[in-house]
Amino acid sequence: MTNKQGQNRQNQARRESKGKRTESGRQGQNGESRQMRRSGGIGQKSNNERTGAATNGGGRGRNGAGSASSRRNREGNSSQAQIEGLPVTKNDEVAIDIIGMNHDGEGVGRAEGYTLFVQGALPGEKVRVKVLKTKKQYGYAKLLDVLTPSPDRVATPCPIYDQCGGCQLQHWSYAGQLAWKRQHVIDALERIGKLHVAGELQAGSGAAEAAAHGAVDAEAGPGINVLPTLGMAEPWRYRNKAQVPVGVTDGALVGGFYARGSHRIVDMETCLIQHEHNDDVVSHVKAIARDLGVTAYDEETGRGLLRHVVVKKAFRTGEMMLVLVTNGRDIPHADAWIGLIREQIPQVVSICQNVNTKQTNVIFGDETRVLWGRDVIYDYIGEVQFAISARSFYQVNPVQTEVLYNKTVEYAGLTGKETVIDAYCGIGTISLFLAQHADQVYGVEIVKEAIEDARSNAELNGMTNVKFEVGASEDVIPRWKQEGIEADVIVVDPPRKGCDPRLLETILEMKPERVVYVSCNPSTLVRDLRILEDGGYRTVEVQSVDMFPHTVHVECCSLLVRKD
Ligand SMILES: C[S@@+](CC[C@H](N)C(=O)[O-])C[C@H]1O[C@@H](n2cnc3c(N)ncnc32)[C@H](O)[C@@H]1O
Repeated sequence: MTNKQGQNRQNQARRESKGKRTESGRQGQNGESRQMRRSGGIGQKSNNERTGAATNGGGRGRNGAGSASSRRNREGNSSQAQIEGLPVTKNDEVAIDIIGMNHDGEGVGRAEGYTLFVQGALPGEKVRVKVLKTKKQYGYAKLLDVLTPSPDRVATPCPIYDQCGGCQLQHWSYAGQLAWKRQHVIDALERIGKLHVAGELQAGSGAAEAAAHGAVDAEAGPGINVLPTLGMAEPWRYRNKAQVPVGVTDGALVGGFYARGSHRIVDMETCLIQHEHNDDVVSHVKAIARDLGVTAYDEETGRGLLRHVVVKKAFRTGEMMLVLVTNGRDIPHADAWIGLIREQIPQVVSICQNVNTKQTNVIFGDETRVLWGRDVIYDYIGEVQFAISARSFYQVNPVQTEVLYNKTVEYAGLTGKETVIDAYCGIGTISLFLAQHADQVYGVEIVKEAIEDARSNAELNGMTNVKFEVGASEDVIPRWKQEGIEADVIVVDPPRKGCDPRLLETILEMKPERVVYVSCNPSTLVRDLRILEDGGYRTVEVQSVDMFPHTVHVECCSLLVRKD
């Protein structure tokens, strides 16, 4: 792909993202997924295309919301003017070779040099497609037949994969997905960052350690070691949280996901990337609601009680929380409801109600109360314990979160004597991980509630060597510098838009030994790596971690060391 084509794709992604319903709109104000918060911060609306977990699925909208408008975009409209000189026009049927995959998980094909994006097509395949929409530089086409299938094409186990949109890559073998995620990072490093990637070095080869300790020529540099993506041994049933919209379809209460391109809720009994217990609880709650005659919220009229069923499962402790999001405070037959839930689902230790009476697609309202049991459930990532409330953010794939954080700690190279800054710290999960191995950790985060959670989790774990401050990293860290705080290591984990330039400047001025950059957006990651490289750092290693199997989301952890 040429630079121009790469640029076109980025422009395309930007244009599409503008049409998408915001993740914060779907997920509530308190940052319900790591990836969502990357789209602009907890509680902040953003137009950024975002990655990550949706209501019940893993991708841009188990509720279909994220994918709906982009699909509408792809479907084109009948009034589309003919663009002169293109080799294809709308409704043409052509056979094309698929030569790659874009970051939306669409196969990238060429019809006489003209780029067509085809959902469901895999690299290496020959497919027959129908052109849906054409633009000057590229168009969209619908997959009609796979003429030559990729050896990596697999049968999709999920019966609603085609309708749902939460996952984008189930038709690709897991090994194929992981290899693509690594290649995606390499492409970004080379094409956008203009950075030199080393040849094939394997994980555990010691290359990172050797490079970090100067065992290679610092000027010429050995090239960045891009490790194979760390995937899951069992890449199913990995989500610990379900957020299921409830509504009325054909007169009956249903809960599931939004059908593609519409606001019609399709009932769903199981989601293969969701923990089974979350599926069970949602099913029970729907059945109880139907038995008790509870009304479902109607988006059009703003009437009806039950809006969302949110379920959280602590993988380590087994504890579960149920949150009923209701359009009003009064719940008819509340005692019967609570009694039935307790009787039928004994793992639930907390039943909460969140009241949201606004006609909005934001899931949570401002008022949350406990209906029965505790106000939090407890879980662990590694050795660190977390209290999870109805609204607090918690990573949705706890198994891979531990993998990512362990990598972050490894890259930080801590001996117990270091001062570490954790920028964009959220509820301080990485800070608390680092604090186990450092002398002092400072965390900064823009959302006040997240810092409150961070402080109480530090207390819960008896950690006294970590301080948290509310504010923008680009404001607070320069002030810390002026106050004389010197960091040996700076960890950044910014939203999708990447680091603020003022923060990057401050990092270059503070000159920490190491910078560890955790990112969910390879494009902004490599843009920032380029700036840090130009300012005196060398990117030693990049490790992608598959936080959301079967979706297009790519998460990375990168180690940079000072060239001098
Ligand atoms: C990708 S999340 C990282 C969260 C955390 N490190 C974790 O692993 O859970 C990015 C965080 O940056 C916060 N944020 C966004 N802009 C910020 C800024 N300018 N300064 C500080 N925090 C910011 C968001 O609210 C969000 O919590």
